[in-house]
Amino acid sequence: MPASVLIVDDEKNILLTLQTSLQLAGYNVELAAHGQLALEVVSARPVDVVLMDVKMPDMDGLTVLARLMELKPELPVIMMSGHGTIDTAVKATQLGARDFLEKPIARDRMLVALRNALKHQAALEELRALRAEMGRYDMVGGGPAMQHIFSLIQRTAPSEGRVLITGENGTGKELIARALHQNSRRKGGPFVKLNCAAVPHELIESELFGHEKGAFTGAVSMRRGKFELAHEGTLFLDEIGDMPQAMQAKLLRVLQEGELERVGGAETLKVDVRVIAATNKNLEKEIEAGRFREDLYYRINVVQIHSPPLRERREDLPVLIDTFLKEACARNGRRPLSLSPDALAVMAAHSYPGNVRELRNLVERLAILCEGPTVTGAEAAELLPRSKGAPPPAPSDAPSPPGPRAPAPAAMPPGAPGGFRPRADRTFREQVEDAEREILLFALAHTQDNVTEAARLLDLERGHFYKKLKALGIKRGSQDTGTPENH
Ligand SMILES: Nc1ncnc2c1ncn2[C@@H]1O[C@H](COP(=O)(O)OP(=O)(O)OP(=O)(O)O)[C@@H](O)[C@H]1O
Repeated sequence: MPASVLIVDDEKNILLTLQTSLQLAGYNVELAAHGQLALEVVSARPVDVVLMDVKMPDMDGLTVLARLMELKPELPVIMMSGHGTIDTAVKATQLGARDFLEKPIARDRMLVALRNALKHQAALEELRALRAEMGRYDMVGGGPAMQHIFSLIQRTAPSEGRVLITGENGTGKELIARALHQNSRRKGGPFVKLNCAAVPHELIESELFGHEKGAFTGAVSMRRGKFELAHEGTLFLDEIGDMPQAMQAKLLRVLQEGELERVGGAETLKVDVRVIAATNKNLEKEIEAGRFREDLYYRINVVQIHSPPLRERREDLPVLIDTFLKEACARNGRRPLSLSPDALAVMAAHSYPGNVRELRNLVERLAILCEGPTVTGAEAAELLPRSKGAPPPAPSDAPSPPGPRAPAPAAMPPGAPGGFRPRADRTFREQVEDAEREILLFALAHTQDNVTEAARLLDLERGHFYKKLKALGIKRGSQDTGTPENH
């Protein structure tokens, strides 16, 4: 089907000239003589690309462009201007224009700009389709618990119902949220995530609802919040139990009315977002303790999906290990490894407090360090973290090969803090905090202030790491903007 181009210009002869050129080049062309009409056309039917003049009476092209980007953030728009200053071009690009053409329009240049915009769009769509396809196969596990989860996903995804996913850290709550999105009618729209525990309290409102330029110190430009970014898609609110109470009230209003204002803004924006929330806390207990609003709980908890800890669904271990092992071998350029029955037995006996995430990391270590082609029980035992006080495991398939030995998962690099000197002037609690602060600062310094890496080094959840930073009053380097998603 030919691509459709919407041309927006108040000069009739330009509309007609461009229409003829584009029709001859094989495009379907629609015309709009002013911005309002352009907005109506784009809202009413699919348009592949917009070609729009900057200078128009009533609503100028840049204003229309900003509105279009709110309506359809990925719509390619090419701006045209006879009074093309660098300033206008820069502004148009900042607002989301894909290209800028100077009038009088050179036909070949215009056709190249259109082709590029459409090519870019096709690549985005291909990526999205690929992600959707992959999303379907992201989760594995054939035991009754997983079967129940799959069935809930299948039944819930196509609806608009809000979902609350509960379960310990690392049990796959985010994967469930992604699967719900991928199997919903919103799958072509964005999936946006916010970890409520990872954002400092004073920044969470701006993260969720965005802010206007100058709304507070440091708000140097307008920024859209996660709700706006998730328009026509899904917003995944991870660790919702950690959301500050003042924000719980504001969130409730958006969920009830589908409307919000950016921080410092007067305009009310309508958003069409499906919210999926997750928590590792018992929200009913949080309500009893007065830390979580009951009315919000009922709003987010239309359908509940519980993701049980791995120790309660050991039947999934073989298929998870097999999947992770294949992936890890491919990622590390190794021939596929297999697991001896003893190695499987050793791994099945472990309790996995870090759940599937821990299992995945462990399998990655096996894929990197074991000599293969079959992982022995001794190798698996050597790489498993030992629980406190437990005797070293003694797997039966000795002798152990002379292969490389793994460092402990959270082994600190050389130079890590370690020396303890008791101080009479500090309480026990303060000395524990001093030690924690020293460890966190060391991990940050060692990873060039990269929170994800630092948290990994300490084998801590990133959200937990952020909480610790805050509790210990640690201010990070210049990149600490409170937007942990970027790290
Ligand atoms: N059923 C599964 N199949 C394949 N991989 C899984 C499964 N469950 C979890 N994982 C993997 O385990 C890791 C942790 O999963 P995920 O981040 O979804 O857990 P979570 O419960 O959201 O964790 P947290 O509460 O810490 O944010 C990811 O690497 C994920 O791909």
